[in-house]
Amino acid sequence: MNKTNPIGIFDSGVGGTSIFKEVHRLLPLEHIIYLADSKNAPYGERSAAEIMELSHKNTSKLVKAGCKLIIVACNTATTNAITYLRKTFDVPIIGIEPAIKPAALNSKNKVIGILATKGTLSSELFTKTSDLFTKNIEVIEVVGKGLVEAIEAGKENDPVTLKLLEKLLQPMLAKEIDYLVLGCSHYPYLIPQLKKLLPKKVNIIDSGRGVARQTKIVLKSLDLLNEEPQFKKPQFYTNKDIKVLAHLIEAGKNNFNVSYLDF
Ligand SMILES: N[C@H](CCC(=O)O)C(=O)O
Repeated sequence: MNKTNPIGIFDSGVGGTSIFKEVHRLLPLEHIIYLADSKNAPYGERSAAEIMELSHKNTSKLVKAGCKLIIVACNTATTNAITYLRKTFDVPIIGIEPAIKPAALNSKNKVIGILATKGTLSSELFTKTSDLFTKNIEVIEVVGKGLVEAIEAGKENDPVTLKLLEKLLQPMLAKEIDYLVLGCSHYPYLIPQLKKLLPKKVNIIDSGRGVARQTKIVLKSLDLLNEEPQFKKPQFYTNKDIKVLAHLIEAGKNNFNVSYLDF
């Protein structure tokens, strides 16, 4: 494998672009190929077998494109399929999981909230991690049903989305959480709306920076970190609508390539 080969990132749709941004910020010399499987979103309502099959399809595409490392920028795909992917593909694979550990360690109230998909919250991997770090912590888990669809449709500011968000936060507000963990890579696109609905003392955390840091560590350890000037623009492929994706990454302003691909 060559240092100049690309990093491959996939998500069930546009949400993983929140992870892409952190990786691109930390590793600007790396060429990145991003797959948005928006046609099959949301993954969070699918069975573990379906999530594995879709994750296999995406990883396979990126491996065939010569990617030197794959980032599963989807909590649902990571918690349901990463063990299988690592067994199946001979390429380093980095996943994303809800940042429960820092929230549990820093919570003063000892009450934290986790907003994630049904697929993530019901996975074995999530339950294991959560049990490990939340011994003396009350965890309020809420399935963000409908939020991925809203972001995929570019409706973050729609009154229906805001009402839904308000309803989903109710159980967490009632228990006075002081940390809200965003356990889905789509949700960082709702941070401005969440800030308006939550008291100031509530810290909102996601896993984007951690994934970027981990990517750098792994590439360095394998001597695969690119140090040459990079002239290739990040390439995004979607199998649905390019508009929302292009808007979220400000494609025009950033000079990123966004194309339609049937995958
Ligand atoms: N971005 C995915 C969304 C899952 C879905 O499509 O439901 C995640 O992090 O979980």
